[in-house]
Amino acid sequence: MTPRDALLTTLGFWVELGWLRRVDAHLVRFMARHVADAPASVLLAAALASHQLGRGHVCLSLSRALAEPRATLSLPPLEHTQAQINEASVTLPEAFLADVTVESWGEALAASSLVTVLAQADAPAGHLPLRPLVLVGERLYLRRYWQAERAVAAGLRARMGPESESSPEGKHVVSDALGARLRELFATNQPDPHGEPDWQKLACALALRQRLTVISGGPGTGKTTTVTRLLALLQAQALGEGADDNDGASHHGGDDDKGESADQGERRPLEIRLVAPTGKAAARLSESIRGAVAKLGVSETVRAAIPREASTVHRLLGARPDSRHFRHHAGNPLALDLLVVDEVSMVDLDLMAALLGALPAHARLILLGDKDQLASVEAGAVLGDLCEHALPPRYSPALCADLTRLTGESLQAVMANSDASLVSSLESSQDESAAAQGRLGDHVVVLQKSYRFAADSGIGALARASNDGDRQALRAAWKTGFSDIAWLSLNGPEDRALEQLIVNGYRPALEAVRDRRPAREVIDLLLEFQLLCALRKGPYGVDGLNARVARVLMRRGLIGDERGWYAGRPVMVTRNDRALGLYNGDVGITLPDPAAGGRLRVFFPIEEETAGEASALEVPSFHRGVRAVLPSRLEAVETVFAMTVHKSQGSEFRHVLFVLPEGANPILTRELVYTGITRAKSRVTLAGTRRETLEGAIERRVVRASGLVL
Ligand SMILES: Nc1ncnc2c1ncn2[C@@H]1O[C@H](COP(=O)(O)OP(=O)(O)OP(=O)(O)O)[C@@H](O)[C@H]1O
Repeated sequence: MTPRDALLTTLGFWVELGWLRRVDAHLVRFMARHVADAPASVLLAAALASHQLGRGHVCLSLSRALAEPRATLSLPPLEHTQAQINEASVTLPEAFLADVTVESWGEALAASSLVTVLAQADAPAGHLPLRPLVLVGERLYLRRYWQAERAVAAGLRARMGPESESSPEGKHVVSDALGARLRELFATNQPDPHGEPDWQKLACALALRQRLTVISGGPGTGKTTTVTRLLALLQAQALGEGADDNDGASHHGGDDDKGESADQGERRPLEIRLVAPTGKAAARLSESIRGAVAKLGVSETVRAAIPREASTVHRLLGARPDSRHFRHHAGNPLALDLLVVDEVSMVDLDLMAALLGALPAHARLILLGDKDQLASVEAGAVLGDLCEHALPPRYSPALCADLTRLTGESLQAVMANSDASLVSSLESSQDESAAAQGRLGDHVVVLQKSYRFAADSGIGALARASNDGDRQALRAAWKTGFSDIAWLSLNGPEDRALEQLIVNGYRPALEAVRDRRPAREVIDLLLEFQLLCALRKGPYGVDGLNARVARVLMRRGLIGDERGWYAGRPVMVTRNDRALGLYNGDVGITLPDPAAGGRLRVFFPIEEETAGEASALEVPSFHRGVRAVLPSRLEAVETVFAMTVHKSQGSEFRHVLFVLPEGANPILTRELVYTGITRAKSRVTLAGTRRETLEGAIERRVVRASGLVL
């Protein structure tokens, strides 16, 4: 058998074992049929590059694949599969790479008619033949993802010039008067006891100066507060409140319609839109923006000009049923002046490319998120890539000077490049992107102080220790005796104490179901408690636990059935259903509908404004703030007594019970632990058979392969 035939046969085995996706093998067979002489190493590279997409990597790093060939497949720990492997005599990937080096692999790929070779990611490709694979240095892409990465880089780079590019020589981009208003708006912020500058104020100043600003911060660090104040400042400026010579509507519209509104003396508020990747995250953003707007010390006119309602990115772009393409794109751009995107860590590369493509050139873009959270389910880690070198900050001296002028904050002491350290760190760095990020760095700010989790918060301490990968700090957090965190040692998946916690957690919501309380009340009670799992499979995975929880709740008389549709069954939508207006991640609860003779319907929360209109029409209290959907119309849903941490992104719950699997697992990483813990607003219980599992997990990091360099 030729190595090529051996590989094609082996791909089939890998699919059967669940190490490779069917789609990866299909793609390679398709390529093999069309290019009869494609060697095994090229076909293997194609299979692995395709497989990486399913695991979130945008491309295949040839060197990483050679260093750890097994890590490129979805291989469970070998001790679990050794018998299977021996029995089926399955060839492992390293067998196909025995004599291969990065150079020889690259040469074989370059010689193949399946591959376009580029010296660097942004090299012009217009004249190059359309081939399914693209090799950039040692990174191999499926063409579509290379294009998406290139589009994201180009879209971001285009907004990285300061606003000053359109302002006359010598004139500050942001006037002193606007700086004064900025300082006024942040005057209520208490000075930091350790002398740290006010990063919220600095973030706001940064966003006033330029068209792209990335604000990363953990829960409660004031991202929404900061952005709301920014919107107030910009709207006040647009509406001519306190305008001076440098200010006002002349900033409107940027390059395209520069000066038009000023010439006509017209003042119009900026067209601002707020979006988040999921319906749930959009609802949370709406809620926190409303809270922050209420606290603003601004005129009623300005307050009224700040939007309170966020939508999903898909809705903004005009998702179309059965199509990957959106209504808005470069040829039909969005009509807006400023876009705020929250929870950017959940935005994948493809969606970011679509969003940037549809954004008009003059529009300001503010990206908010938590760089330390898990990245998007789909391929890409845009926020992580953008923030990779964000700490410690190293703004250019000119930027520092202007920020100090605007905010009154001194930055010298906190800048990594205030002395020779930048030069030496960049010189010693082999990573070309570190140097390239010098410019990007001017657009990124990290808020580190949490106003939700104060110094005496156990959740804060656990989150910090996890994020730092610090075992000692983790142990110290357990010993401190914080009242908001607990560790539950499990005696197995049937553990009684675990059962009791789950029953106690879901009892209020399920008793409300029994008492026929209004649907919205039940949904709100459901958000009080959530069981989270790291994995899907296995005794501590979502699938097993969901079935067990339902059994236990039925035994305790809290639900009447444990299978099919029953009153009290909480479900999560797992696929966008545009016809029903339901999106992946939306959660609803099954209840007997008094308006349908008590037949079961699934109730989903609806946004406040729509709910307001509905209550004006005197909707019976049971149906206020929700809408009912026939269970039979829901094609892709799953029970969510237990939810994976991945699916919980963008949501928060009062009490989180986070169950860890037994032993090490590549999926159990620092990012996953941090994301799980920070879903809790006031209490988190971690449960597992061994604490070492948690300690091991926080030392494992997710590094997604990508080539996003700006
Ligand atoms: N500088 C500050 N001083 C005191 N309280 C603050 C400050 N900044 C924010 N807060 C308060 O902290 C809470 C969290 O702020 P905010 O919602 O803006 O944070 P966030 O980063 O957007 O949080 P999340 O991650 O939940 O979206 C709010 O109650 C807010 O009023």
